[in-house]
Amino acid sequence: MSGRPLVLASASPRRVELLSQAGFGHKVILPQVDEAHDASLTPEQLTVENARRKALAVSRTQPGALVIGADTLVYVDGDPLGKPADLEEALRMVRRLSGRTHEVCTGVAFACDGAVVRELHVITHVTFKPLTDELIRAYHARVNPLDKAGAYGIQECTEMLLDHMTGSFTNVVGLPVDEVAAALRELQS
Ligand SMILES: Cc1cn([C@H]2C[C@H](O)[C@@H](COP(=O)(O)OP(=O)(O)OP(=O)(O)O)O2)c(=O)[nH]c1=O
Repeated sequence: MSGRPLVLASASPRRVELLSQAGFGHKVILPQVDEAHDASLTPEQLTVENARRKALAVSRTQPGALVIGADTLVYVDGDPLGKPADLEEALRMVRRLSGRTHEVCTGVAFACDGAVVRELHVITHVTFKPLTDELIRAYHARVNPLDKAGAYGIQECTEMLLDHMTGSFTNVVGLPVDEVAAALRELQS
């Protein structure tokens, strides 16, 4: 698979930036897919399924390219939290994360010529400080929650929310860079 052009199937500016920073030049094509929301699936199953859909949709239009799709979800009490529909839902989401530990799972799929050639997922444990509604509203006045799973961005105004974190930081932001880089080196060797 060496020498294949790399395509990121994503509208997420964070993913574009992370892949570029890791030194992988790529083209970006937005995936047009219906995402699965089946809460009976495990975090791994649901995020990898959505990553697959994104990678495959773009791969079909990009013969010869290696296409990466990814999906990030926040999990609390077994419930997947995607992107909130509005600020009220955003407030409810972050309220559920206050003063406790939740999981962030990113699934990644690599596709070539309309077939999945590799999948992976990474889970990070994130613990928030106890947060008042006032603080959450102040956070949402500074950080747009509507384009982020779980209604927060760990990369912005981190000190307002974060107590501590175990695992990959870039995984929370949308792409587990170390694991993706290792897979890409293997796939392209
Ligand atoms: C938890 C968390 C998520 N996010 C973002 C990463 C993803 O962009 C988004 C999760 O939604 P996704 O559906 O995974 O991605 P997306 O819709 O932004 O982009 P695409 O499907 O086209 O690839 O939330 C952060 O930026 N910071 C965080 O701390």
